[in-house]
Amino acid sequence: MKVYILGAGAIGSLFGGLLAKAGVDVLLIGRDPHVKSIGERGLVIKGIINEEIRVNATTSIPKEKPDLIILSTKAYSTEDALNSAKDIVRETWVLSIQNGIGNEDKILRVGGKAIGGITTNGAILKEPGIVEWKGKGITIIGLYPQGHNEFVEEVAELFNKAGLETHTSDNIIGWIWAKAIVNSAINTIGSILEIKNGLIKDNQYLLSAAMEVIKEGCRIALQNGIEFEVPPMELFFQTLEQTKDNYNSMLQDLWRGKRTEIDYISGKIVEYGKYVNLEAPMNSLLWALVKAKEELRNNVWRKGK
Ligand SMILES: NC(=O)C1=CN([C@@H]2O[C@H](COP(=O)(O)OP(=O)(O)OC[C@H]3O[C@@H](n4cnc5c(N)ncnc54)[C@H](OP(=O)(O)O)[C@@H]3O)[C@@H](O)[C@H]2O)C=CC1
Ligand SMILES: CC(C)(CO)C(=O)C(=O)O
Repeated sequence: MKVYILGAGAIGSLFGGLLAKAGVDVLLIGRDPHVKSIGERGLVIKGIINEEIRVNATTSIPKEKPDLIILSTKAYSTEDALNSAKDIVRETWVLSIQNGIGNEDKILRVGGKAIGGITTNGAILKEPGIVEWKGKGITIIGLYPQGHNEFVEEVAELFNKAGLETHTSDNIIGWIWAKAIVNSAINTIGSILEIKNGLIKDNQYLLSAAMEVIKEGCRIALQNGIEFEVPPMELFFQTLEQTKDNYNSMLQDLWRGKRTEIDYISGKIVEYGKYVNLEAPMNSLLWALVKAKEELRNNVWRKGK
């Protein structure tokens, strides 16, 4: 199978590198200096494994279509990335392993065949050409919004062979929403207070606030016809336990002065609330506070540090 990784940053390079190591024909599409370094020295994956992997990498979109495109940009770059690659996306299988709600709908809008996904693997780009695999998690993929087919099974089998534990689901939209609802509580509260995930569980005020955020997200999802495989509240407690020593990814983006994915997490929950005439006061407030923190990062907030 020929696979392109569109948005080869931390998680995309991890997936692409492991697939290449397993003998899959992979092309990483990303940015310099990461791509340049991979061309010169190969891709280094550190942490869970320590390997130097030879894999093709480029900064431009090839003309030839692959069998599968794995979309791994941040959610705010999805539209641009898909538009820049629309000639190869059209009628091609595209699997999103991104966070947030709406990525797969954008794939469908440009004519791609969408596979949805969530992953609990953790990766960071240490420096150009070097990715650290920090946490071995699982990946769930499925035909978007629902259903299954042989190709999805084939992709899951390939991922498993590459060392990425992967399961398929007939209800991937339920998983995508459940993860977004969990992120809408942990990432926002953790970012505003600049705390590790575990503290949300250990502090009674934060815990009850976070649980109300989860309940609000669930009400909106259910009214929009989303069904869950695992209740988001259960996933929330599991995630807090498994990631208690982590600073969440939104907070890390803020610390690095980068844009966050808040519009595609809390912002989408608020938007979907409007479709079914449900207010989302908690998600609206958390969205506004994170947006404020994003805006302040380059002046008051950073200067005060
Ligand atoms: N890292 C992790 O452990 C996990 C991440 N995720 C999700 O996966 C997604 C990606 O996260 P992560 O890997 O951390 O993010 P990164 O920012 O490390 O990687 C995304 C990369 O895509 C590049 N990119 C954006 N647009 C294009 C384009 N048009 N062509 C080529 N490259 C492009 C970005 O470059 P530039 O910055 O210049 O735009 C960046 O290098 C997010 O939705 C995240 O929430 C999910 C689970 C775990
Ligand atoms: C699971 C969790 C909350 C881990 O920190 C995460 O998805 C994130 O940080 O974005």
